[in-house]
Amino acid sequence: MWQASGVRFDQVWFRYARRAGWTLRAVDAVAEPGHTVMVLGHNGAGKSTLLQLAAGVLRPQRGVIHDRPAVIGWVPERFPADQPFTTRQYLHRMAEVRGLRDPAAADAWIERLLLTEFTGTRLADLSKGTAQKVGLAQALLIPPGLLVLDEPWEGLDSVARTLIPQIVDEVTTAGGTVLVSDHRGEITSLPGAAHWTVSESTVHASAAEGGPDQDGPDEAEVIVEVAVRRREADQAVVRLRAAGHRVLGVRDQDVHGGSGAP
Ligand SMILES: Nc1ncnc2c1ncn2[C@@H]1O[C@H](COP(=O)(O)OP(=O)(O)OP(=O)(O)O)[C@@H](O)[C@H]1O
Repeated sequence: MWQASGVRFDQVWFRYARRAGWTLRAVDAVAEPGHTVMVLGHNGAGKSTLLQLAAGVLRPQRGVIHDRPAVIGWVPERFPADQPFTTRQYLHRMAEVRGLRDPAAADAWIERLLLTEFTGTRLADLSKGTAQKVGLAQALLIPPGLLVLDEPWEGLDSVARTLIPQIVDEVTTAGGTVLVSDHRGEITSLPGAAHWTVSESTVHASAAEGGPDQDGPDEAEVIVEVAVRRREADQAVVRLRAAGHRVLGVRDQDVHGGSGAP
């Protein structure tokens, strides 16, 4: 089960050192449960700092961050790969640390994130993109109520890039909140996301533009049933969503009872 939660910045101030200038000042911003927020801003604006505050990795000097859920998944901009483990050892260890009774729960993410061929590779020998996927897998071992992704598309190949909107959608559909930073214009991959723009040490929030969350059900909509090959289902869902359509569900005829939207 994914968890329902949000996150609320209440007059949050942060600086990296006592005598340094404020990186963020008087930040007020709310991310509602079930919603995605794209965090935008130029290099050095403070996006990573804001995300680390949301994830609880950094603590504000002033102000409070409310409503953080118990389980937070954080994927840093650079996965710290200088650890003496292979991919499988690391993910199984992380599963144990998180209290998962069966560390093999990690294997489902290994498969989904196309990491199978790298299970025996040491983290230090992984490419940046593959290391990022290991970082993503560890953040998802327990379904997070808040998922924080810092530049998640960096270094990913085209197949892996399509997984990000799917995973974001799964977390928010279950009532969780996702914060995603982006400085490369991947913004269109997450239609319906609200925007927080970090500039001049503060955050300007704006509502989702034209996404299904904002528009709600449209009386003029019709339901079109489409059949696709099982192996192409994930791609089809991503393409339909990217084109602005609402995917209501995915049924697998061979699986008893079918399943919900991926
Ligand atoms: N650990 C740190 N110690 C001191 N200053 C830091 C630290 N991390 C970041 N900064 C500074 O804080 C400011 C905001 O950095 P941050 O990484 O949050 O920006 P960003 O918007 O994420 O940038 P980018 O898009 O380049 O990742 C920058 O001036 C940066 O140099």
